[in-house]
Amino acid sequence: MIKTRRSEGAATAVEGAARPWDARLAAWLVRPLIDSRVTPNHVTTLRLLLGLLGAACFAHGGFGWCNAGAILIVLSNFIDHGDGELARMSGKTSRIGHVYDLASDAVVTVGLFAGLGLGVAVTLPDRGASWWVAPPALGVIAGLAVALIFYVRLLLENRAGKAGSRQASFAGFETEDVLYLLPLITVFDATRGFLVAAAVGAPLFLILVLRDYWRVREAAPAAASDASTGMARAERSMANDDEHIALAGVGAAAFSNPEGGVDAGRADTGGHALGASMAPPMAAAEAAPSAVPSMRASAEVGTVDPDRAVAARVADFDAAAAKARFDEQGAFLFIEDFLPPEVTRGLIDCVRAVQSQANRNYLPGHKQGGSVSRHVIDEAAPFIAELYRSPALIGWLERLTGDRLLPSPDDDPHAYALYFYTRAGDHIGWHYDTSYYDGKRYTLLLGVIDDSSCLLEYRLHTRDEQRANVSGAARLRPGGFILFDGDKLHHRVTRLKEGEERVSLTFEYVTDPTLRGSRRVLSNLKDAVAYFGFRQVFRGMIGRRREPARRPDEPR
Ligand SMILES: O=C(O)CCC(=O)C(=O)O
Ligand SMILES: [Fe+2]
Repeated sequence: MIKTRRSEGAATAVEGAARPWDARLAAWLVRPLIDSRVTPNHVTTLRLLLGLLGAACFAHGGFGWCNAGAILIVLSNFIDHGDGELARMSGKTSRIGHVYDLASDAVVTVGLFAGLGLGVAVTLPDRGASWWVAPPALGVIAGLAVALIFYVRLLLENRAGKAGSRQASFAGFETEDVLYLLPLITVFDATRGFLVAAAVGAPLFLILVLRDYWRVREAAPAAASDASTGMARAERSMANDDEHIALAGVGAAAFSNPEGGVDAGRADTGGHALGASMAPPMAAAEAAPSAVPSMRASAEVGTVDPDRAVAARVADFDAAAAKARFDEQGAFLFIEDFLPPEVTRGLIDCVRAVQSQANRNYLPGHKQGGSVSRHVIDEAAPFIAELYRSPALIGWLERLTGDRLLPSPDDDPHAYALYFYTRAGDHIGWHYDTSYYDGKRYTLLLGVIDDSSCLLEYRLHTRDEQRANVSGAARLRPGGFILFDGDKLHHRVTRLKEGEERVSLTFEYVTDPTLRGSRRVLSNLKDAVAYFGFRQVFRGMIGRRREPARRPDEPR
């Protein structure tokens, strides 16, 4: 149960009288297992199986089955305390275990109520067609509401600490303990009344919990205390950037590979990633004015026209050479220093404006980090949207790719997004930026903040049988530019180390914005689970009329 696993991190705070009675009893029972081969995940699995068995008994319906189900559910709930207690005492805590525990809670809870509904339906004396639907529907409503209550309380705790999610507790009894009364309900054959009461009561209780959550959100934005350090880092990051520009100015080579080349030698072929980066030949001219770390970013941003700034910048590059390199590298190009410094400073301001709204997620074995979707950006950082639609930028990308590019549709949360690497271990594993659209999907990554040792590692030509794979790595510094065909570039970002920070901006452009039914569902699910959370993704879907993709220079 969530309440117990929560105590893993704050065991001492909850020790003693405030600890629920069943948690203390479970702790006493699992103590002999501390040095055994039994892990907390084994205990969670037992809880899950017993819970599902209990739910199945309820679904079968009938007096005897329901009583058996009640006993199994009580047992399952009690054992659910065991995993957390065992993890706490044996030090075998893990994030996967925590996620598994939460998922089991949700599955058993929804399963229990759905089973209860089904059982009521099959045993009703007069079974008209609607009765087959109504009780199971009540069950699902109650189950989902209870699962959501658990989840919101967890969010509350993440934001406000344990005190924030303090729940009704009397002499060590907590709200969840209602489920221990289940055998009483089945013994008195009161499952129907209980089902109706739960379907009405649980959603009402959910509203109360949500109200608490909104209150806490208003009072203490999650990253408020991080914001100031983030700001300091951002300034430092810009200082590094300026230093870097100044250095590049001295070299002033047409193509240089000072960072991207570091690891490029780790090619699958043993070869080199053929000058994966590009620097403009005129870096020296730009170096002097930009080499002053700016503390005036906010005042400045209002006056920066990203389109004009980019238009001026791209004129510095040899477009034909850049296009040739993009093609030679199988639709991939890294330009170490691309954005005009005033645009980068504008982006850093945007990061500050939205960082408290970053949705953090953790996909075991694949990804850990924070993200902010285009919907939040539209509200709080429109400068990014302006840059995304800059005709000069799109024109430059079209020149490189040779394709006519369109912005992603308005309801695509990934059209432009920020990725936050702010805690040790933040990373993303090997993947493609798969296109769910009918046409191609190009990803443009722009560096915003980089006080990190993270590398964007990539493999070229993995989907081209005619060519040997080539591996490389790029350090995406503030103002850096990486453009690639999402379906072609295999890439990952290495783990952030303690005390580091990295924020990147992604722009997605498509050649055909048609997104068919099931792929839309898949794309939204992926964005919700792996990036922005359901709230950001579905807020965008609900709040927005779907408009056809339009080029910025086209009339509305
Ligand atoms: O942060 C980056 O540089 C790239 C992240 C990435 O590849 C992704 O999230 O798909
Ligand atoms: Fe990616």
